[in-house]
Amino acid sequence: MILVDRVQMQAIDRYAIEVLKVPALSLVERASMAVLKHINLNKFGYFGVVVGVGNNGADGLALARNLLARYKDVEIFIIGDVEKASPEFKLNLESCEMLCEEIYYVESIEDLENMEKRLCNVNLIVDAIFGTGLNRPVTGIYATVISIINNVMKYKISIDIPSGLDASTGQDLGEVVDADLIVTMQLMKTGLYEREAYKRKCVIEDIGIPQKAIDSVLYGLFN
Ligand SMILES: NC(=O)C1=CN([C@@H]2O[C@H](COP(=O)(O)OP(=O)(O)OC[C@H]3O[C@@H](n4cnc5c(N)ncnc54)[C@H](OP(=O)(O)O)[C@@H]3O)[C@@H](O)[C@H]2O)[C@H](O)CC1
Ligand SMILES: [K+]
Repeated sequence: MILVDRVQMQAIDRYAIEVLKVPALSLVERASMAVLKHINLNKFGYFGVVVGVGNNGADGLALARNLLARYKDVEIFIIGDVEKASPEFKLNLESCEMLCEEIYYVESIEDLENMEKRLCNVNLIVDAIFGTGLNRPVTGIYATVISIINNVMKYKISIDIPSGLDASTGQDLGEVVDADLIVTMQLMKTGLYEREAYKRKCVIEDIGIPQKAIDSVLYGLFN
């Protein structure tokens, strides 16, 4: 099994998009469908999707859009400055705004209380706060959001990496989402593999990153 750290995964993502011209939006869409296939839509019908403003969040919004497309009940909680968000995030947010009335920006104590109350009523929580971009300890409102997610005791799916976990070292960078299932994209991350508690909850899904990107970054081929 190929293992990559977060820097290698980001380099592979970048090579696929910038050199091999794979549209980032298609990778995000493939990531969302990779998570959707692991959701029993006969069993789960009411979702809380908690997103950061990076491409992990973009994956989460694309998943929310695909759930809304199937008339599932979805509440979206956005943490972070949307102005900083990627184009893929913004495009998926625009569509979610056309499909969903329950989009909440989590900034204040009241917003956190509202999120906690609402998450008590969903039956599945999607963690799309941080993925391979987590690069420092989780503090402030992000730490509070993660502890709320853990405290409401719902079935939780983490996209790519449980938010709060260092994808390279497996170190907890503060609060970490206690996921029931982790759907990691394309390749197993060292930080997941080295922690048995995470490894056994992990599934790896192909999202269309060309093998040429992997071979180029990991083995210096084609450079
Ligand atoms: N890259 C691709 O084409 C694809 C990526 N996929 C998914 O995207 C994530 C990686 O996305 P990225 O935008 O690089 O980063 P994250 O979404 O993981 O994190 C968002 C930003 O959060 C900031 N950050 C980092 N640590 C902290 C922290 N402790 N507290 C607050 N904010 C933090 C950081 O930005 P800064 O500017 O603040 O440094 C991050 O950029 C990957 O995991 C996949 O889920 C697609 O799946 C495939 C295509
Ligand atoms: K995540």
